[in-house]
Amino acid sequence: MRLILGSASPRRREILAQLGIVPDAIVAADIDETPQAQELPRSYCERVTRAKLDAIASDPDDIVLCADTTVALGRRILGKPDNAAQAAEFLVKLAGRRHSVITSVALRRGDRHWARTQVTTVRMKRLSDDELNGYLASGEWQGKAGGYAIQGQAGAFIPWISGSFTGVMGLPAVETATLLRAAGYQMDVTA
Ligand SMILES: Cc1cn([C@H]2C[C@H](O)[C@@H](COP(=O)(O)OP(=O)(O)OP(=O)(O)O)O2)c(=O)[nH]c1=O
Repeated sequence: MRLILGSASPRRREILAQLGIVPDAIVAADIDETPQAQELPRSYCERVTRAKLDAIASDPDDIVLCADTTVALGRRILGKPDNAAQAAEFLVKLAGRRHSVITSVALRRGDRHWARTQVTTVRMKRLSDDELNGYLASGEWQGKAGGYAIQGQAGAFIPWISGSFTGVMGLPAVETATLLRAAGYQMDVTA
């Protein structure tokens, strides 16, 4: 049995390491992440997670783990910004309001599947022009859903969350551990 992390995200690797788990292989799932017309954020996140899982080849006894993190402002999906201008547009929308961060995790072993979706409500404070421009200049928005990373400098913009910090970072620790156990992965730490 091998554990295959189907993700290029360093955050997902770090959160697994926090749980004492080192994947035997890391493979990026290269899929089209374009939302469908009228698609709602949670359905989108779950569909994309499943598509990532389906894109990873494995042996029958291997466990494959994939995830997707989507920022939702009401019914709007804010993905990974294409450029600094789009990151600015996202941050201006998020500032001074609450939004949801949805992370879906899915596992496959043989022909069995397990999945969980974790939703966290996040409040971002109002941002001054200096804060916004400083953050854009940091480049930390790159590759992050919604254009920010709570675990980095944008932590200073987030006064309150309700949910899971690791979920916002890209892999909810509790749900992930539960799914791994369900799939028969031997966890060193018993919780
Ligand atoms: C909101 C938020 C997102 N993110 C990151 C987590 C994810 O890596 C990324 C969302 O993009 P994803 O498409 O979920 O993941 P990815 O493209 O980085 O990696 P892969 O598809 O190969 O698994 O945003 C943070 O690191 N911190 C945050 O606070």
